[in-house]
Amino acid sequence: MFQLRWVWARMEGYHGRYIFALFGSVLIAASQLMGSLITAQIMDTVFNPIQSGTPVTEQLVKTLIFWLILLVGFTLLRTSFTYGVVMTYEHCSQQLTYRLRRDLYKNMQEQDMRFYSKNRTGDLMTRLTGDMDMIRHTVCWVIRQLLECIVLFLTTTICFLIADWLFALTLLAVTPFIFLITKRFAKRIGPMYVDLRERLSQMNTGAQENISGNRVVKAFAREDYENEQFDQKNEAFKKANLAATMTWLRYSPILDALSQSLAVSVLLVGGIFLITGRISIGTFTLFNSLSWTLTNPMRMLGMHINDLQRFFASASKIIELYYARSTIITRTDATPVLGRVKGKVTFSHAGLKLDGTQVLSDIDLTINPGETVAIMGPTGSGKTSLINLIPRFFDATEGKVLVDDTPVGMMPLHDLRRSIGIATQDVFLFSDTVDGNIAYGDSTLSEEEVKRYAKMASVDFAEKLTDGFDTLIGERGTGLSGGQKQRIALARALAVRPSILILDDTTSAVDLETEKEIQNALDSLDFPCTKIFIAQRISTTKRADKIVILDGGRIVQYGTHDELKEQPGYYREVYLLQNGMTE
Ligand SMILES: Nc1ncnc2c1ncn2[C@@H]1O[C@H](COP(=O)(O)OP(=O)(O)OP(=O)(O)O)[C@@H](O)[C@H]1O
Repeated sequence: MFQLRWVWARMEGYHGRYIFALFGSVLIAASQLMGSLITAQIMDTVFNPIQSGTPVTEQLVKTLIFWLILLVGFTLLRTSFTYGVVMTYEHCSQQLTYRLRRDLYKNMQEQDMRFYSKNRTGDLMTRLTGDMDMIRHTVCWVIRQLLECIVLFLTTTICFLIADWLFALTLLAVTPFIFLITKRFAKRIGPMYVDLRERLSQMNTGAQENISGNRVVKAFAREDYENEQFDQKNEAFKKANLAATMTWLRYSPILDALSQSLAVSVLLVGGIFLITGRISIGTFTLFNSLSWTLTNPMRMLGMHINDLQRFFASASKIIELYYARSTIITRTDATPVLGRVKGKVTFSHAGLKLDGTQVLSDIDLTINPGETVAIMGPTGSGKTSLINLIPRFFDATEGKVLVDDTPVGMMPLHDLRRSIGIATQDVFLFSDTVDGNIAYGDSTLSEEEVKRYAKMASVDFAEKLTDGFDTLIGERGTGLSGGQKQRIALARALAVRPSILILDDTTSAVDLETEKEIQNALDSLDFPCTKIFIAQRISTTKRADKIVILDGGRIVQYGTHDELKEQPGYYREVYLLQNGMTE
């Protein structure tokens, strides 16, 4: 039930309107009886006397016209009011889901790398779409229907008790059974919807991964395998769905039969009472025409309970995401960065442990403003992890990382990251133009400026694309080569004129000629910049002021190209290998 309280709290500013809608529902449901009450009146005051032989007088006709006008007028009024109430429900629910989506999306933007490595994209998408829609559906439909069911049931009961208490009690005898069955059903179906929700998320995740990785699937001709994998998830979802539906179907006929027994009771008991003169024909008509207002709520109750259980499962997932908190946040005592960062980067006995694995240990390194430092080392030696500590993608678990002698944790996250231009190993380009991708970090850049940074990163190929810099490129830069994508990513990193430029193997897919051009451009940037790059080519690293060799998460060698190529070790081995020499 806490889910309902939570949703209510999120509707701040709309409480009044929602209460009006709820109140409206009560009135609408209660007023459903009016039609039948008027009909009963017509029966008793007009038709019954005529049938008993009373002549049709002007007074009788007037009475009939009066009741008919009242009936039509009331129906029109009720319809208009219902329209207003339904619109209010819609408005409140749409506003609530708009807010929730906005807040959830904002919260997701603030999450750290751990969050994204633990939560699957398909699952997050399910929360933002299916789960969110379940909340909307509950707020604007399920609650309304439940309330109308309850009010309709209660008002009919009261009305029946007033009309004839014995007849009413005979009909109500089945209700305790209906409530007991509904309660049992709710208890059984609840966990089924939690399971169903999980299966849907798994199926969405599978589909999303398959779509993203379609090139790999095709390259390995694993379409059949992927189809089979998806089929398994699809099957699991179908089974979970069927299980829930079958449970509902098992209970539904019992509820239906019990509620239908009411209609029989009305005819049987009502008939006897009418013959024995206990009730009038009007009262009989009232019971007969209103018996559906007792049976309907009983039949619908199960369905609404069903929906409510789905809501609980979805809302729990949304609440979990709503309260997910990143451990990498701006501290309240962080000091804002005034002016431009100079670009000094210091690692002081820095270490990093990820999921129990010691990824980096005892890193001691100082990079002065404007220096160029190359990081090299075997695969998995911790190169990416090391540079990830600078923009706080991860926080060092031991020691410190400082920028301009201030621990990165003491700088506002936005100020820190704004000072850094980064091109990651796994290039990601947005579905936008080349121009839009380059200006991603600074949308105020003029066309000339974009072209200038593009030139620095050798994005000269863009001019030859169909629409030049206005060419749309896909989510993953479809239609571009690996090297072209890397160059756009580099231009994007340069375009923010960073104080610290971090390149993670950014020119690995670029030919040697282009790489040389890029390096020349990087050497003559028109803004002060500390350059830290991970590279495997000696042609790239030899121009660096310092070269850091990592192995097993530790710095094992440190020096200039000329120093390291003479020292036995990893750098010399790579140097000899790449120059076609051996010891
Ligand atoms: N989120 C994580 N959880 C646990 N271990 C991780 C995580 N990320 C990286 N590692 C481990 O940390 C080690 C260093 O990884 P890192 O990506 O920094 O290496 P690298 O030197 O950049 O490798 P490559 O040259 O292949 O890019 C690896 O053994 C990797 O398995």
